Amino acid sequence: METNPAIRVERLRRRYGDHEAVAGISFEVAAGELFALLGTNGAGKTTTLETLEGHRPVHDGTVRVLGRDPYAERRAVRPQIGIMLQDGGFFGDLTVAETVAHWRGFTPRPRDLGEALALVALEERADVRVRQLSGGQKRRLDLALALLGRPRVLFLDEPTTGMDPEARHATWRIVRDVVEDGTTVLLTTHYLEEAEHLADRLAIMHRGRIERSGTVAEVVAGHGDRIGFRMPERLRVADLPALGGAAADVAVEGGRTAVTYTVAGTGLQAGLYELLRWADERRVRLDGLHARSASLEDVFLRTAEGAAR
Ligand SMILES: Nc1ncnc2c1ncn2[C@@H]1O[C@H](COP(=O)(O)OP(=O)(O)OP(=O)(O)O)[C@@H](O)[C@H]1O
Repeated sequence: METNPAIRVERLRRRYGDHEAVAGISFEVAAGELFALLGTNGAGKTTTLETLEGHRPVHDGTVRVLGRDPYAERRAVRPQIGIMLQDGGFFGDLTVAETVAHWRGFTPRPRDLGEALALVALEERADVRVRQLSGGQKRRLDLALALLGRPRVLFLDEPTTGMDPEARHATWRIVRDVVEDGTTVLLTTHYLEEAEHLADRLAIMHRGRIERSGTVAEVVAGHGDRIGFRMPERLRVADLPALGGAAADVAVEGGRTAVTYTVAGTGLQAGLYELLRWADERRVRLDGLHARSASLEDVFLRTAEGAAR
C-alpha cells in the first residue's frame, strides 16, 4: 500500500499580474482517493488544477504529483497523469474511432480502441463524426482520452458540465469505477451534488483560499441543521423554546407562520428531542414538523457569503 500522498499542495500561491488567484492553499490527496475542489466563480480552482497538471509554475509554495514537481519534471509526470479538459477541442470531421486512434499515437502504452470506448459506453458511436455527438457524449469522449494511458492520477475539470441528469449519473458511475480501480482523482465541479456523490474528501475555495475541507460529513457538521414546523395557533412567539441555545426564527409564509430553528451546537437529534419533549409536556401539536441535516449547498452558500463579508 502506498503511504505517500498522490498529490501534495503546500502553501501554493499563483498570481496573474497583481491579482493573487491562489493565495497560499494546502491540501493532500491520498493514493486511490477522489478529492473535489469546489468554489465560487474565479475562486482559483482551474489555476490550482493547471499548476498540478504542470502547465504553470508555482509562484510560491510546493506542489507534488506522485512525489515529483509536475512543472520541472513534466516529462516524468505527464505519462502517469490523465487530464480531462473543460473543452477538448476535437476535430469535428473525425469519427470517434479516428479521434481515439489519433490520440493513441501520442500515448505510451495506450488502451485498445474497444476498451477505451467501452470504458465510457461509446462503443455504439465509434463511427459517428465528433460534431454529431451530443454535448454529454463529447464530454465522455474527453474522458476516454484522459483515461487512454491508464493514468495513476486523473484530473477532471468540471467533467459533467452541460450534461442532462441521466448522462451525469452515467458519468459518475464511470468515475466511481475508475476510482475503484485504484486511480487517484482530483475533480473540480460547480455541482455540489456531484461532490456529495463522488468525493471522499473535498475543499471549498473562495477568492484563492480554502475556507473549509474534509469529508462531506465533516464539512457540513455543525453548520445549520434545521428543524421546522407551523406555529400552533394557540401559541405566541414568546412561548417557543430555545433549542440547544438556538432561538426560533419565525416568518409568515403564504398566510401561515413558519417556525425554523438552525441548530449548530447540540446537533439535530438532541434538538429534536428537546422540542418533542417540550411539545409533549404542553400537549402542543407540531404540524408540518420536519428536520434535516445541513446540506453541502447550505455550507457552500454560507462560506461564500461569510467570506465575502
Ligand atoms: N490567464 C489569466 N490571466 C489573468 N487572470 C486570470 C487568468 N486566469 C485566471 N485568472 C483570474 O484568476 C482568478 C482565478 O481563476 P480560476 O479560473 O482559477 O478560477 P475558477 O475557480 O476555476 O473559476 P470558475 O469556476 O469560474 O472556472 C479569477 O479572478 C480569474 O479572473
